[in-house]
Amino acid sequence: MILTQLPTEFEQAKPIIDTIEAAGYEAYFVGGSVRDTILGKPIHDVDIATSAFPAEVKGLFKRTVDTGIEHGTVMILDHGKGYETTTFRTESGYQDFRRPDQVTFVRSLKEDLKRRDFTINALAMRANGEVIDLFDGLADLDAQVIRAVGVAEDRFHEDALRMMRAVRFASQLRFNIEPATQQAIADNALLLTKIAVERTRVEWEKLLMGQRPDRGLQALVQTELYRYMPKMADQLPMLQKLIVLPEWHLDSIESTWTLLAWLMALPNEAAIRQLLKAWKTSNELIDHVTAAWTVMRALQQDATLAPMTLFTAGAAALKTANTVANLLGFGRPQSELTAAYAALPIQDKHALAINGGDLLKQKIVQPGPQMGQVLAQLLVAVVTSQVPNELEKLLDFATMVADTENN
Ligand SMILES: Nc1ccn([C@@H]2O[C@H](COP(=O)(O)OP(=O)(O)OP(=O)(O)O)[C@@H](O)[C@H]2O)c(=O)n1
Ligand SMILES: [Mg+2]
Repeated sequence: MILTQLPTEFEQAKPIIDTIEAAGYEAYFVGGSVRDTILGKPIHDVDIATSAFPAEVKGLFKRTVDTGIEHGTVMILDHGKGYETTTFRTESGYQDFRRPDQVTFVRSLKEDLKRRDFTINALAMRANGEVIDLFDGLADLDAQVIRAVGVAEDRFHEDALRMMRAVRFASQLRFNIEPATQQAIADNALLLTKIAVERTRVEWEKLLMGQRPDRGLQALVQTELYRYMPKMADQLPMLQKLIVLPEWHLDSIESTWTLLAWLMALPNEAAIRQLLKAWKTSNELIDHVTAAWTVMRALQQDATLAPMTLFTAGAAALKTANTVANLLGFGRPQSELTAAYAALPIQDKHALAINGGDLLKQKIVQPGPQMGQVLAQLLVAVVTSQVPNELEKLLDFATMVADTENN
């Protein structure tokens, strides 16, 4: 197969391959960019594999960065872009199921491709668009099948993350996992516990944001791989709810985790925090998801959202909550929430027309713990439109509040 009309990403990278070939080495485009181009999907990064050893690659280009030199990866910098270029290699050892004990550089493309995860990812392409297909990846792309290269179990022992990648690709590409490959996942699922949570999380998020999450989730359930993901061992009911959810698609990590937290029927915000901590997500994500979850509870219970609910959540978490609620059948038109939020007297606590300094100056409140309490009450009073957001009115209100508290 020769691909004509390559995406511009390849056209731009061509001179790199040409330079390496002119020096007498082989160089190919490999990995996801080749797969996705054949599928007619947009590509993000272009990876190059070469018979040149790292030192040889570095000798050919002015600007390179050693991004993963011990695995043979050098980044070549060219017209403002970086190209990961990796020497053909074989690996051996894998005592920890995630990294080879030893990487050996080789000069043969075939040796390199045969240690890759799936046939659809083991395609190589010359700069002229000619596809090299040594493991029947083209047939599997055509049949929409995810099949391990060679013996599936061996591939998963080399890197147990590949089991997650299989279910992720099932969702992203709407492919089926070939039976022997799927069986090997079922047989080796426990090995997922050897993999860093962060790596598993990336695949899990990609699965959930894929075209057909139900496909990936089905495979996850059938192989029982989910049992070895953080806090998921007893989540079969949640997974089943997701599988039968009619045609859904989420495109943000925030809404994905909010949906999960919701379907897990967690009792409170603390439980959500625990879940997300176990998955090692960022604190920002934790705050966003807990806020969105709280809004979802309100959406489920109340006809209109209280001003403080809107205010506390903020625009972003409101949108997340409503997106997920809509998926589950109890959301509102997004415009309704946006309008309600925009109608709040203030959207940010810094917009409050009074601060601690004002209260001290007027001797309404002494320095100390009472300050925070009074300011909190002022904020609620403004957000709920009890008091206009004007200094004079707020000072009067603060005096009243402080008096009641002191008596
Ligand atoms: N655990 C892994 C990870 C990667 N690869 C190989 O390295 C290539 C590039 O890896 P990566 O960029 O992580 O995945 P892609 O397949 O390119 O998918 P994506 O589109 O998500 O980048 C893969 O195609 C595959 O050939 C592998 O064999 N085993
Ligand atoms: Mg890639």
